[in-house]
Amino acid sequence: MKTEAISASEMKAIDKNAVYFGMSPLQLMENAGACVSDVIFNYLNPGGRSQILKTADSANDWVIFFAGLGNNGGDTFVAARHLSGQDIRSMIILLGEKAHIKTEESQKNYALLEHDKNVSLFEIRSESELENFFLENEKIIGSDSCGNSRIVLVDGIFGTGFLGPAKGLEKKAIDLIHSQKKNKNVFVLSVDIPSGLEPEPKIKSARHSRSKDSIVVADATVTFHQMKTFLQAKDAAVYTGKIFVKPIGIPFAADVCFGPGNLENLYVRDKKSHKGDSGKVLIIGGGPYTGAPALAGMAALKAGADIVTVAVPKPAFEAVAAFSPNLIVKKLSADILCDADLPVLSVLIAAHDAVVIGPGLGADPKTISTVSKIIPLCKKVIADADALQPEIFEIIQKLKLQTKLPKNKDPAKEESEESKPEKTRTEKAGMEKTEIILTPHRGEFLRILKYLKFPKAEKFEESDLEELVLDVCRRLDVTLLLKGPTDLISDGKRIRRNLTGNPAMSVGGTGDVLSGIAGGLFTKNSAFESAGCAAFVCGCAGDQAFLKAGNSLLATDVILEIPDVFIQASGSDFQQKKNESGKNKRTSKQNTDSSKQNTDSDSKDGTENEISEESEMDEDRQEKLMEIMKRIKPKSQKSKIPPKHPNPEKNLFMK
Ligand SMILES: NC(=O)C1=CN([C@@H]2O[C@H](COP(=O)(O)OP(=O)(O)OC[C@H]3O[C@@H](n4cnc5c(N)ncnc54)[C@H](O)[C@@H]3O)[C@@H](O)[C@H]2O)[C@@H](O)CC1
Ligand SMILES: [K+]
Repeated sequence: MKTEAISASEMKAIDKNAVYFGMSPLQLMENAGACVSDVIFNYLNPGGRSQILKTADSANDWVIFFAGLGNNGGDTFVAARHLSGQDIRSMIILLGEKAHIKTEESQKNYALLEHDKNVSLFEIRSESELENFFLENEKIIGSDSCGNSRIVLVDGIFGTGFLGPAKGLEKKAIDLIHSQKKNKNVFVLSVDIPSGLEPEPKIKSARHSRSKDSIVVADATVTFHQMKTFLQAKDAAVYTGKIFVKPIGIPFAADVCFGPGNLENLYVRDKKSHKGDSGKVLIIGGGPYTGAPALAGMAALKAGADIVTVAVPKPAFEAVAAFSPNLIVKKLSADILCDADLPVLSVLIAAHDAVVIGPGLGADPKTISTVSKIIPLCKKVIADADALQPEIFEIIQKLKLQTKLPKNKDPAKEESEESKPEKTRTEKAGMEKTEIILTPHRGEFLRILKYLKFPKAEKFEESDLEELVLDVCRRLDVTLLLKGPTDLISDGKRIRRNLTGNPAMSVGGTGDVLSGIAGGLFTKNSAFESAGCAAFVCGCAGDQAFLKAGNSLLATDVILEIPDVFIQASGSDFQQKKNESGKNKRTSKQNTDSSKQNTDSDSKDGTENEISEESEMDEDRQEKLMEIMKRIKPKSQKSKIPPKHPNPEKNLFMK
């Protein structure tokens, strides 16, 4: 079990990624509901399965599920079915009509209960109906009538989809749960989160200001997959009771890789937003090359930026300006980027949210020296391609030390070199940090390792790669996107991978597309999310482009696919499809191996090839995952403490 806690939106991303990697939402709900039923079963049978004692009183035990219309309610339908299979009877109090159950999987699970002799279903439409229902069923639910039999009240009213406050029928249900708490035979179990507790309140103080009586006060909460930060918050303990974290079979890849779920946590445009509010990107590139900055600029626009300005040395101006009327193009003063451009660029940098520097710049020493002066001026900067030089790593390291100075010190006063042309942004703005993303390929990464004098810089084991990436991020205080067949993304605290993309993307220009997408996202999102989501989107766009172009794929083809990737990822059925990937592979073979196909009389209809190639593609993905698994050091296993009691729920349930 993982020990670190995650936020509600991180959990939502993992859930969606699980579906992308092949799990169905129905499976996830089944596993979640089964966990809930296990906790209830263990409460009712503390001796474990081998010692189920059906006494006269235990025959009167009841499990009462309060179910909302979302998936949290869906979990309770599954739990009721599992308990029924063990002859534990329950009633479902559905807060609304079954026709209004919100999701397909929840509806399916409700329908499965309709002929279950151990489960009584009640659709409750109003507060007064709920009150009457309680009065009518007082013998079962009423506090004074339980004798020694036990009542488990299960709170499946709201889960992570809740936005407070609770009102009306749901609030009434919470009140009724509270009214039963005084009965010592009543045990309240919340599913995923005590209902009424907002996992991510829009106003941070909301949770504290909300009165206690609109949140379920549970004896225990069963949450799924991993501990949640909002359940660990100081003010939450009073509501959660004991927390059980139960695995629901999230696949390995969903946990360790970027996927469409991560895109859901990116910045969403405000309905009232004006031009520029959704991000302004400045691309500084070109000179010796003309295509790279144009590609990065177009990719930044397709990734959602409102405004993209491309600042290029003279020789690249006309080509970039002619590339697309969507780009604003600024002509710099010379044939290459140089110090004379600093005054103009510092104004441009201040007017943009994020800067991408490097594509097509060339590595002239004058240019690199200017880049080293530009980086400290930026709020957010992505250094790519030619900008990945030792002089730049040095300035990044200096920036790290600078931001470590105490906040009340004014570094500008301590600066002795009066001749310095531009004050760094850090100096101007107090100690605000420059956020940096580096996007090296393997060769550029080795350059960083050498600069940092890593003992293993010349030759390292593949199994050490992830630790090296984490270490580089910590030493330079940057976010790193190490490009490769499997991309590695780290901010020094965490590391995730990206599996999308294909070998045809080794064509020139795709790196510029990637840094452009990252630039577009970085304007409004964290460095880590921007880098990881950019890698995922770029790879998916490349995979889609490959379906059409095979090995004739161009960087411009990848750009054209970016919008479709965002649209598909926002749907619920975006899956990594084996068949489509299989087609990828076939197209690749057709392009590279057509002569062999023409003479191969055995595979007349191609069926044989199809099957083997699909499984081959599957193997590709499996191989990447195996590599990742080998690299991940099983920390959690080492620190695993054996449970004190084989049935830990037992101790808790003794009131
Ligand atoms: N794939 C997944 O996402 C999984 C989700 N699971 C369960 O699903 C839950 C999340 O499901 P949902 O996203 O459907 O969210 P909820 O089950 O929390 O339902 C929220 C519903 O209530 C409505 N609502 C929100 N705030 C309200 C308010 N103040 N007053 C009245 N109505 C309000 C929303 O419109 C939404 O329809 C999790 O907590 C967990 O229990 C599990 O089944 C495991 C897998
Ligand atoms: K709940």
